Amino acid sequence: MSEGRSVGTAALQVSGLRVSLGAREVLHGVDLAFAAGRWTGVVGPNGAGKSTLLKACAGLLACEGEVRLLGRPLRELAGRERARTLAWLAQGGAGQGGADDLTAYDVVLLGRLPHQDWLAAPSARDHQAAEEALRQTQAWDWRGRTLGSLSGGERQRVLLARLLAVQAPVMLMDEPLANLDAPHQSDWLALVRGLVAQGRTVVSVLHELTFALQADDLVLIDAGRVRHAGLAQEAAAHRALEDVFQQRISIRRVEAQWVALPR
Ligand SMILES: Nc1ncnc2c1ncn2[C@@H]1O[C@H](COP(=O)(O)OP(=O)(O)OP(=O)(O)O)[C@@H](O)[C@H]1O
Repeated sequence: MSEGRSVGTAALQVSGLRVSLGAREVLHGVDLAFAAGRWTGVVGPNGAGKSTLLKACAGLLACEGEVRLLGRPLRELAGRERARTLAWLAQGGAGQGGADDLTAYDVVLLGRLPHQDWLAAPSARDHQAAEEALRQTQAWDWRGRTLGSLSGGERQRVLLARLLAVQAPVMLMDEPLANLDAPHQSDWLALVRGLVAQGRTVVSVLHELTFALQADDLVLIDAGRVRHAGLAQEAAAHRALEDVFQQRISIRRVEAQWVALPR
């Protein structure tokens, strides 16, 4: 993880990224590189531009500047190749309106579309990937239920399973812990560590600072700019976090891990 510098092993690199929404510029020239095979937590106050950054990295927003995915300009990648390479979990399951009547299983199978030929039926491998993903998020038992009938946390776990089913090398997750109970938040942490151990790149927007502090790298966004980018364990990252949150939090070491405490 680095700000500005070009990194040979960057899974995702953004340069001079500017995004305007409505009449406002929301990101003001962001330079970042997300290193391959690492987990980066993206944190910052409400409205700072975190979701906007992730959406721009996923190619979902018009922007100025450049986004490179595994070294190639994102805009040059064909849709299917991009969708196989980069998987995306939207904040709050946004954009799933049309999926409420689909079963959880079919929602997860949609994650396999980038791997399927046009109009071809899902292969045995697609079914296997969907089942594995549903089991990984403990959502297999609801495979026959419609997405619309699930609770907020159950739905989140199905949508997370869909992201996993893509089996993409780069995964962007916007508030993946939203609605998850404490045990499933811990499961998510173990899942991400497992993905990174397999060489995947995970970038997640998190409001749960104690979880973000467990990441390899931390990016702190404030008012549309990068305030800090570096190792999550470093004192400089902790001081920057406390500053941006106006000393309303304190970062402490508790039982061999960093935690953010309110003050
Ligand atoms: N469609 C839009 N039109 C105008 N402004 C928008 C639009 N969407 C988002 N914004 C504004 O852009 C800014 C950045 O929004 P963004 O969702 O990226 O913030 P965030 O850091 O993810 O916030 P949160 O932590 O609250 O989810 C906010 O001030 C938001 O109000």
